[in-house]
Amino acid sequence: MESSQNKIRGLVAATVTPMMEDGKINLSVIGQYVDYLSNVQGVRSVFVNGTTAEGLSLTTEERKQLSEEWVKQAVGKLDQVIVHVGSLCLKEAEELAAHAAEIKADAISVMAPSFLKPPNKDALISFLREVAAAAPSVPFYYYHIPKLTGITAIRIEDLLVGIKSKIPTFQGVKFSDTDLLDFGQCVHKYESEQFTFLYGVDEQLLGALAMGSHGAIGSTYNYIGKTTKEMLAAFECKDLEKARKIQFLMQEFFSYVIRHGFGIPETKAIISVASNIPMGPPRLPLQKSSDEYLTKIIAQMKRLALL
Ligand SMILES: CC(=O)N[C@H](C=O)[C@@H](O)[C@H](O)[C@H](O)CO
Ligand SMILES: CC(=O)C(=O)O
Repeated sequence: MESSQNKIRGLVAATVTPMMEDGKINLSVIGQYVDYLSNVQGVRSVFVNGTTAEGLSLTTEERKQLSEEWVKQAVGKLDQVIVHVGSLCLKEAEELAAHAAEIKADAISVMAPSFLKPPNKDALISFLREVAAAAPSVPFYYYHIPKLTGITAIRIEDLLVGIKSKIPTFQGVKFSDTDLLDFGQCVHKYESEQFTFLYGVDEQLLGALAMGSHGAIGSTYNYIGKTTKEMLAAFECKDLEKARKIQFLMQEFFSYVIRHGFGIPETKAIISVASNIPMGPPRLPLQKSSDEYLTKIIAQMKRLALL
C-alpha cells in the first residue's frame, strides 16, 4: 500500500532532454538541472521522458540512460522522479517499466499508444495493465493527453471504473486536457479511492485547482515554478484574488506565445535562458525557433516579471 508520504502533491516539472548541438543527449548537465529546479524554482519533483522531454523521439537506450541519471542526481534533492515509459510498442514499454523499477524510480506513467490506437477503453486498459505489471511495485499514473495521442473518445471518468482491480499499482492521472467536466468528475467520483489527479494545462491550472486538483505537471514549471507556487499558496489560503492575479499574469505570457507558436523548441530555449544551462536544440522533426522570436519571448517575460 502506498503511504500518503509517497503521494505526489504540488508542482512537478515536465523536464526537457538536454541535447548537444550534434543531436546527442547531454547527460552531463542533469545534476545542474536538478539543482536549478530545486534551488531556484522550488520544484521538487520531475516528470522525465514525457512530451516535453521528446520521450517518443528518443531511443530506448537513451531513455534508460536519462532516467538513470535523473534518479541518481535526484538523491537527497528531489522528492519524486516519475518516469514516462509509454511507447507505441508494448514490449518496449514493458522493458522501460521494468528498468524504471530496477533503478527505483518513484513512479511510472504511460500515455496511450497513438499510431495503431486502442480501439476502445478495454483495449487501452489491457495495454496499460501489461506495462504496469512489468513494474509491480511502482505506482502507476495514466497520462491523458488526447490532443497529442489523438485518442479523444475515451473519457477518464469511464476509464477509471474498477481500475484498481485491473491495475493494482494504479495511483492517479496526469490530466493534460482542457475538459474540466471530465476532470471534475474524476476528482469527485474517485475521492474515496484516494487517487491523485495532476493537472497538465498550465494556462488554466487555477480552474483545475477549483475542481480539486492535487497538483500539476507541466513544462512551464521549469521556469515559472516559483510564481506558480505563489499561486498555489494563495489558493490554499483562499486568497482567490491573489491567485487569479498570478494566473492572469501567466496567461498574458501564454496568450502571447501560443498566438505566435509555442512548443518544445521554445521551452528548451526559455529554460536555457532562465537556468543558464544549455538545453540545446530539439531533435528532428522539431526545429529550433528563430533567434528573433526568442528575443521577443524573453522580452515579454521580462516585461511581465516572469524572468
Ligand atoms: C502539450 C503539452 O506539452 N502540454 C504540457 C503538459 O502536459 C503543458 O505543460 C504545456 O506545455 C503548457 O500548458 C503550455 O501550453
Ligand atoms: C508536459 C508534460 O507533462 C510532459 O512533458 O509530458
